[in-house]
Amino acid sequence: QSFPHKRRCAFQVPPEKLRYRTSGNVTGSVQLCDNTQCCVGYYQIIDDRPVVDALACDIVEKYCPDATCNAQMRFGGHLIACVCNTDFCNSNINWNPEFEEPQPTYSYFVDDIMKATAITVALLVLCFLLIIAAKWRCLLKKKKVNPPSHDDYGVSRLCSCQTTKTSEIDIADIDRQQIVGHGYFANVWKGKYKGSIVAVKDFNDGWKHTFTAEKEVYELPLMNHAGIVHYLGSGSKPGGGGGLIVLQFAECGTLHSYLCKHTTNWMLTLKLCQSLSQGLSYLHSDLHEHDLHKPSVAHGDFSSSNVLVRADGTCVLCDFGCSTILRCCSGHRSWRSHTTNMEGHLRLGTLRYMPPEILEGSVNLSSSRCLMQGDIYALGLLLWEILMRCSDLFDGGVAPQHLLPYESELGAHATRDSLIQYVCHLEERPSIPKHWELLPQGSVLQELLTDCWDCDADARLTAPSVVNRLGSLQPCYSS
Ligand SMILES: Nc1ncnc2c1ncn2[C@@H]1O[C@H](COP(=O)(O)OP(=O)(O)OP(=O)(O)O)[C@@H](O)[C@H]1O
Repeated sequence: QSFPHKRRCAFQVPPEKLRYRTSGNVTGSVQLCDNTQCCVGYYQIIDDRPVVDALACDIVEKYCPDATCNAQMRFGGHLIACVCNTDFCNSNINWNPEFEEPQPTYSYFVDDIMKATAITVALLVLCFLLIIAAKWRCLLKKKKVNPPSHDDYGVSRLCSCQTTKTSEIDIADIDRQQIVGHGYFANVWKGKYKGSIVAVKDFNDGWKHTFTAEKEVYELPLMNHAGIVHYLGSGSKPGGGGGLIVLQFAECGTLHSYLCKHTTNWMLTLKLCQSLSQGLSYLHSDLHEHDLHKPSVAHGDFSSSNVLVRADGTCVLCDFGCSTILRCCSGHRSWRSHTTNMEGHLRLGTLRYMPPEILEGSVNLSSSRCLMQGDIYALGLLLWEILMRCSDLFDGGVAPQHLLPYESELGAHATRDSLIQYVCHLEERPSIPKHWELLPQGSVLQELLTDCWDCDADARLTAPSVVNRLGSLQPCYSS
């Protein structure tokens, strides 16, 4: 986007907020904005007066209709922010001590969500048309070619828009025993199916689209992998509401509940971390094997509640209701969109695990790359959760109790505003114990975490490189 003239904003940021330098050329206390007409100001409230915390061009173009900088956002009572659209307008904030409303974060977000929803709808329609067209082509081909031959259409290749096969299960064959989990969309039962102990995910009525979206991921070709929960099939419920997904039963429950109950030694810690990152790496991979194609998938809601632990101490990924499939349909690249919730909003994952760029709403959610980078940020938080329960990494072998990321700093119910302030503005991350620097493999771990949760999404590691780094760690721990 080009602007008639470049916006000039007052510039004053503490050294640790380097990323504001990237939003334009800085000369002394003036910044010439590269991509925006909006200046932003952050002020701390000290003794009831606003004191400059950071002034700069906004990092991304936002809606900034005001000529003067009116306090709009308030984070945790101490920090206020404003955006405005005239030169140097951010150097003074209009602030009324009575001001209370933290709405603009919400309105920016809603604005972004509305844009993203419009894009999503357009993509959905496009994808739908492409799928119909491709299916017709496949059907016509099948009719023409009998028996299948190596023809011009694809050398008896699986049509890349299709899943391997649908594994329809007769729900009468499932013997449910007890409920083991209540999710937002489904209740999960422990049960028996054809002699095996299984988990039965029973989607509540009204969530058929979430059921379909998740089933679609499980039924992609080549989805069988040790790091992804094994899918046995799915069934329809009488009346057409919801549906059932039958999965391998993970004996130790979610990673979150496992870490609440257990500390681990170094060997087990490494096993959890490696299997976790191998699972994500596989999910992200785009694979062609024989005639099959597994497209890349971004998880979209990667958290310790969406990872299960098996009896052998390995992690498996589950809950793909928020996932995005990046795939090729008849030569066209297309993305399956996020599922939407009841209000028609995008389902964007768990707040606490959202990367800064998604919290702030500053990225294009239809970009698969950005969704994968979001998964890596969350992977960093998950690795931190696992490492913080490793008794070999703490004095006297006593690891602290399990805490969710940012739980000690922002509490058990961190709000979007508090996360935006802490994660995006203050650029804070879960604290890594200082003494790890002195441990034999401590600095590698420290670097691994910081390279996963980097503020700059492009600077984050990829999942295969996380696997490699973990692979270079010694399996035996010596302090
Ligand atoms: N394969 C499994 N083996 C054992 N327990 C499972 C299994 N799958 C799910 N669970 C349990 O059921 C809970 C809910 O499952 P899941 O996260 O898939 O449901 P959901 O409705 O999509 O949840 P969310 O609210 O996180 O979106 C999990 O937290 C876990 O305790």
